[in-house]
Amino acid sequence: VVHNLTWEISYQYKYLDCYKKLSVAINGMTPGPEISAAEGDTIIVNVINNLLMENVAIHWHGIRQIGSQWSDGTDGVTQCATMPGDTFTYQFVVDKAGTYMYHSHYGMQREAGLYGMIKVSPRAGESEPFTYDGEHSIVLSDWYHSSPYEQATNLTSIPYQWIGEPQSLLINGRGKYDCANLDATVCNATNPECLRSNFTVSPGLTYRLRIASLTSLSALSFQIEGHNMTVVEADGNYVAPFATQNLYIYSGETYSVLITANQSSSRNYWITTNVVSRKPATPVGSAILNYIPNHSGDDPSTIPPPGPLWNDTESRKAQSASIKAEKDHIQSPPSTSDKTILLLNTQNTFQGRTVWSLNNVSHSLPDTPYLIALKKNWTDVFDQAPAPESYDQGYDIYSVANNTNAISSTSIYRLTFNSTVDVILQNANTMTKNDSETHPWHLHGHDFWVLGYGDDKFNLSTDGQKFNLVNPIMKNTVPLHPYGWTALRFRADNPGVWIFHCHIEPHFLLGMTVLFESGSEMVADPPQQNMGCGKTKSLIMQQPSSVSP
Ligand SMILES: O=C1O[C@H]([C@@H](O)CO)C(O)=C1O
Repeated sequence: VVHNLTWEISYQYKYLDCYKKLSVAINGMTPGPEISAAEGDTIIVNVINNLLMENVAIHWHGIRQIGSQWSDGTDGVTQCATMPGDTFTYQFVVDKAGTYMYHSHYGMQREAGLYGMIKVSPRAGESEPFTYDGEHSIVLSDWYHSSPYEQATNLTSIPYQWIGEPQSLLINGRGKYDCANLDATVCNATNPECLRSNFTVSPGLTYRLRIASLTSLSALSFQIEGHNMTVVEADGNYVAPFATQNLYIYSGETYSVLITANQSSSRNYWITTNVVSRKPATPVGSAILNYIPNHSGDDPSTIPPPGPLWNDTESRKAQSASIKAEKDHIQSPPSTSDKTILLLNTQNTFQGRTVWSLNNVSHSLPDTPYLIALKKNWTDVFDQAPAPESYDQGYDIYSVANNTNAISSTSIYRLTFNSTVDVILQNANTMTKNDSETHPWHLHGHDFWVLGYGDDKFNLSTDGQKFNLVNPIMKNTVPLHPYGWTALRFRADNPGVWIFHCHIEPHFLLGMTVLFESGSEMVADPPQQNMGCGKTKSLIMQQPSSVSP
């Protein structure tokens, strides 16, 4: 089956949290339309950029793009962003059942509202390791009243100006900012656009909730008053089921949970989401679990569940560690790896600016997309010296970052095609005393095995012995917890060049990115629609069709 979609991208005034703000919409909607398909289907999306003054690129998060590398949608890596008035056609196969998402991958544009969910059901005749009577999709995001332009300018200025905490948390694009003392033309508490989202259930039935986090910054907890959730899927992979009252979800992750509507049907129940891992300054986000026959807009008279304490780091780490592969869907990892890359995550100063670095390298994207440069053997596009695979083992992860002399580089990691690579993400103190943050790391083009998490500094000889090689979950996004490490293994079996980055928008902007290349010579030549920036302009000039008379 081929799904042929046409999406017009434009700015719209929205009252997503009752406060009037421009959002980037798809066919008028934020979040954009859900893509619903079956395993093996082809998705074609014609993206028309009607933004007037701004480029666009859309990434299909969790879709590996096997054989369709040019559709990964990553500005500076697989394409030049699409200019106003132009159309870019993405085409790819959804080859694995599960819950995925799409979003802008151009600067910090995602946080302006360009995102949505991708839902892939199994092939006809194939079943999943759980059953349910109905399903709902839930897109979680955070919302700022300042624009990505103001934020990016502040973040790159001297002195550094941090973006702060979001104004609201949105559930399917709806939140509630406190409009008291604001003019109704600016903030309108009764605008229908900011009515709470509601999810209807029939008493006694079981529902699958597909939950995606597309936050710019916030790590979240998600809970439903009076109902336990059973986690069954993560990032398109089946999870050995476990029950929880609150689901921790980091930006870039998706989960499916099962809930049974087994409470009294005399009323509705609260659904809430709250900020964890950073000291919150954002009100709890809320929606309604609507039990038939109650009215969907009836707020429960109870107090919404407050969620766990923001600084209960131990329970977050425990939940991460409890996510394992479902017993009949274990894909065993290779028992050894060919290479181990240690990545020390630090906040640094570079030329007076505050940046984020990996092994002291703060990454910047070149003007010409990597994949085109690699195909054309252009060696002047990015730094050809290999990116560093390790860091000074004497580094004290508990002290305020003293390595203030990070470098800025476009360098990449070149991996042997089909080799097995371990990546050990190592957290450390930021430039603030007693502060280490949570970073959700997302890999394009692959799923990886999550081999383990630990506290303190990773020790290859002792911690490496404790890797879970029996039933590790595969994911595409994983948290790195404060002062800890996270170990991943992946096979470099997808030809191309793939970005691996912190999914927090400001951290991505400030250099928290690396690139993995392998087998890029096997990728087909770049389509003309991916060109138009940097050195690729010279290629377009060579095409007879674009030579003017
Ligand atoms: O990148 C960041 O900068 C601030 C803080 O470290 C300095 O203001 C913060 O909380 C981040 O996540």
